[in-house]
Amino acid sequence: MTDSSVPATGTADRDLRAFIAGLPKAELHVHHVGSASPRIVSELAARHPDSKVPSDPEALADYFTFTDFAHFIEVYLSVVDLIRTPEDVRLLTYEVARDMARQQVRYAELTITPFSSTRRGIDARAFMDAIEDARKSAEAEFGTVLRWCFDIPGEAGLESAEETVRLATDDRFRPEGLVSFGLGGPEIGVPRPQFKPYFDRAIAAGLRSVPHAGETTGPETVWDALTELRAERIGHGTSSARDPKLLAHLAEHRVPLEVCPTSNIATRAVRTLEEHPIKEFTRAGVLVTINSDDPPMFGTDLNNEYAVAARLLDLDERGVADLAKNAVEASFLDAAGKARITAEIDTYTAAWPAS
Ligand SMILES: Nc1ncnc2c1ncn2[C@@H]1O[C@H](CCC(=O)c2cccc(C(=O)O)c2)[C@@H](O)[C@H]1O
Ligand SMILES: [Zn+2]
Repeated sequence: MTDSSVPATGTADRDLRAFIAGLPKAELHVHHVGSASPRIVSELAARHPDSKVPSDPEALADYFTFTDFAHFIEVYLSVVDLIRTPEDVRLLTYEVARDMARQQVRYAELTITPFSSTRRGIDARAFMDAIEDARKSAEAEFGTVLRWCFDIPGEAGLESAEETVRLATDDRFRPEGLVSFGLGGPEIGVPRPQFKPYFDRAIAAGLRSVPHAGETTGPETVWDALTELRAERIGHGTSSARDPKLLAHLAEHRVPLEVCPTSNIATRAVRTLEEHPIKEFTRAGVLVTINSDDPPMFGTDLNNEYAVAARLLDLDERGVADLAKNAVEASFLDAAGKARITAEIDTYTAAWPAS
């Protein structure tokens, strides 16, 4: 785990972190298994001593330190291997929602990779029942509204694409909370165009297209996501900063980027926070949203990601509130839901004592 949380820079930082802690937020790019808390992962690891995943929280923190993106995926899959029953799925999902509620997340689109669980023997129908049960409990008990993004683990190939789009569009499986369709995993050696037929089927079924792109490959991958997969938002899009025409296109067509600053450092996609292109995005007028991606694995949480963004963009409370409103605007929540959370953000910000 790289502790890349931003060092406190004095009272201003502490005040801003206090503001962020209470600020109502929406999160659009955060992974189901990647959000499993160290407590949950340790508990699951203790049940499966054959696993490489340590059950001791200290050792787990070291285990979550990655030499490169491929290593991150290897560690990620070792945690996926721990999730073996629908009850594991339900518990993990409920706990993720509880962690979000503690950070005042009112709405989140959680990326789930059903293929990875069904191929490991979890019954698809039981899997869907587990996530839907957790979603309804979380909304009732925490007030946090969860929606699902199902993503294809691209490196697993077209077999995984077929299974993912089948589960996402077949009414016997499609969960009520499903709103979007994505593409995750390594980008190198996994060109986006091959997945066009599967995204076409998902879009035809009313799902929104939100593939990862430009995280570990160049701007051409982001162009492919836009033109071939009809992306409405881009996961990361980090390399877009290398192509002024792409930046201009994203800004002109208000295609939001799901920016995950600490993730990009932890997976070595970006060398240092100071070099992160988030400033270029805002300067080009691109709609930037702030997300945590796989928070416990990256030694961060959504509140810390807002603090990182505030430091990199030199934002005050109002600027941070604008970032939170960007995520609400870019979300697939209905208009009434967007108005409700936006109003909450404005009320909270207006009531915050001027520093
Ligand atoms: N920042 C990220 N950027 C990209 N993806 C991310 C990120 N964070 C989390 N993920 C997730 O990592 C998984 C990757 C799974 C994968 O590659 C794979 C390959 C071969 C076989 C199998 C299998 O299941 O058999 C899975 C995906 O589920 C994706 O949602
Ligand atoms: Zn991601």
